[in-house]
Amino acid sequence: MERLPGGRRPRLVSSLGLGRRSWEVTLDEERGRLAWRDPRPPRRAGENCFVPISEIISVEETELNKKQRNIGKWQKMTKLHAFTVYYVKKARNHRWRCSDVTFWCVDEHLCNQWIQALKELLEMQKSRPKQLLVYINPYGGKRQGKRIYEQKVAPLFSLASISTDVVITEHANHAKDNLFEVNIYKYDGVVCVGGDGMFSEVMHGLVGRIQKDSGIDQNNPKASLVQCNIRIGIIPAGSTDCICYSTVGISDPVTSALHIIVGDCQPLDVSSVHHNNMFLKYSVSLLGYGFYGDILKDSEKKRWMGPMRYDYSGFKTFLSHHYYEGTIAYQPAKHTLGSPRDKDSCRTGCYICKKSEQQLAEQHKDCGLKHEEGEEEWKVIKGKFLAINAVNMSCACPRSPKGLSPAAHLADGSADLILVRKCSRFDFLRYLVRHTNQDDQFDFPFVDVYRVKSFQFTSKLSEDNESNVMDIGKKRFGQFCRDHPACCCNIVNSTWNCDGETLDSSAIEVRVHCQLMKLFARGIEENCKDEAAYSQNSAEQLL
Ligand SMILES: Nc1ncnc2c1ncn2[C@@H]1O[C@H](COP(=O)(O)OP(=O)(O)OP(=O)(O)O)[C@@H](O)[C@H]1O
Ligand SMILES: CCCCCCCCCCCCC/C=C/[C@@H](O)[C@H](CO)NC(C)=O
Ligand SMILES: [Ca+2]
Repeated sequence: MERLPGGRRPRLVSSLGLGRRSWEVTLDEERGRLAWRDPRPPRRAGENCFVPISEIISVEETELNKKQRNIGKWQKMTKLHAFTVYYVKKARNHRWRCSDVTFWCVDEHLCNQWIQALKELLEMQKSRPKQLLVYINPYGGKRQGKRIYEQKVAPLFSLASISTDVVITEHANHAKDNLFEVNIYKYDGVVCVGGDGMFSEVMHGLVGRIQKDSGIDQNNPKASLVQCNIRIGIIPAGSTDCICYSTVGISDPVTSALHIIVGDCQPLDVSSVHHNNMFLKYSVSLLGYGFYGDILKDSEKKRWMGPMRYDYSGFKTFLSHHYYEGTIAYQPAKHTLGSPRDKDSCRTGCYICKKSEQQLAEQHKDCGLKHEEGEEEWKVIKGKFLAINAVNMSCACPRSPKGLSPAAHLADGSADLILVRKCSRFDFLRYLVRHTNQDDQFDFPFVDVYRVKSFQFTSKLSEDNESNVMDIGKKRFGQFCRDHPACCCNIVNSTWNCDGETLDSSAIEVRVHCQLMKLFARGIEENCKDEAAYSQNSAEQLL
């Protein structure tokens, strides 16, 4: 379509057949949408429909089948030309489906004009991936990864003309190691089919590779890491699928495939975890010590149980009611606008995350003037904890639809540090139950939550036995030990659950890297009334 005088974007308007009737179909580039409306008087007309061009998956010339051809007596004599538009149909609870509508006309030239105009507009959607590298963990979750990909995802990728290189992993770390070897730069994105653990592996491969190629030493806890612009797509096929659920709003392979196809982009905060100047892991969802660390440790022995292992180990861990003594030092996240007790959650286009993005861009501009983190204020807390959870995002998942910290942000450069102090079993149960209902899980005297940009933890046991985490920690923690010499603490350490992987060290140093990576997602969309307007009146209902 050519530009109109005055730079206005053109409209293509035609009367096209849809089912048995003629509809007024408009391709409105200005408003970025394809719309079709029944031109009959309002009382007799069907409802109007529209699809944003950004949510059209593909357009194809179509041969009308026998049923579709039986659309009117006179048309039987004439050759009909048709095209089908495949588009995203939004259903309830953030679920997306691929729907289609077929338009016909007798004029071959008009039909081709429509196909060409739509294809040109799709070509202009520059954020859409053309080539993807896919890793499938055949053993994640209920071991359905390969079937899910082949039956639900691959046909959609092919419909959208996305070419793929597929690797079915043969062992743990296969995907991660592979990402250090292949030419990642020829891909528009990497897709992982599996759970949080599989995502973590792919993220480590990709983020690690970018640091290596940029000459960044990951072992330096103070290093400014280089942002990874190759997006990761998650096709959920794991046990918890918390990262997918927290960034899309549902754990559903078809929905995730469609977010990849339309080229969504959601930046994500990533925490680096170090011990004694040695890089341990990155975390994007949960870093949990105590309750969640113990669940993970126990559940790893029961992998054969599949996703049920978390319920079994969760119940066992709850009954054991272990608490752990240690010291936490954290730097509050003063740069962010939000607080963990906010009523509003992070949603698509979140202004708090946008603000952090602007701050990050400014920091990159004048990196020389950046504040030294060591100079900023540290707060220290010592105590006996049932759980210490640091979350970079809400950690919503099917088990806990609002998550461990409902107001946490995906891309604000901070984590919510949740400290659950020693309390009775009954109180801890009340706390856990609030993860599953609308009540405020932070409204307990034994629960504290802080928005932080970095923190350190050392257990009482390692304070006593090991050399300390780092010099700054040595001074701070040492001071507390002298102040409170003897206390009756639990004598064993827990382990850290880092996005579903156990860490070897209990003494850790954690730093949040604002928007270090990007996902094929758009955050959780607000449930808006408009949503139903174009989704529920899909053309097939009218045929
Ligand atoms: N072929 C393989 N054989 C064994 N382990 C694998 C293989 N491929 C990947 N893995 C490892 O399996 C671990 C768990 O996988 P994944 O996250 O997909 O499933 P899950 O643990 O059931 O789900 P979730 O992490 O959501 O709880 C990952 O950490 C990954 O490193
Ligand atoms: C008696 C009612 C108890 C209900 C407790 C519900 C709380 C569930 C919250 C789960 C949040 C999980 C956060 C995500 C962690 C993942 O990184 C990890 C790997 O998939 N999963 C687990 C379970 O550690
Ligand atoms: Ca965050």
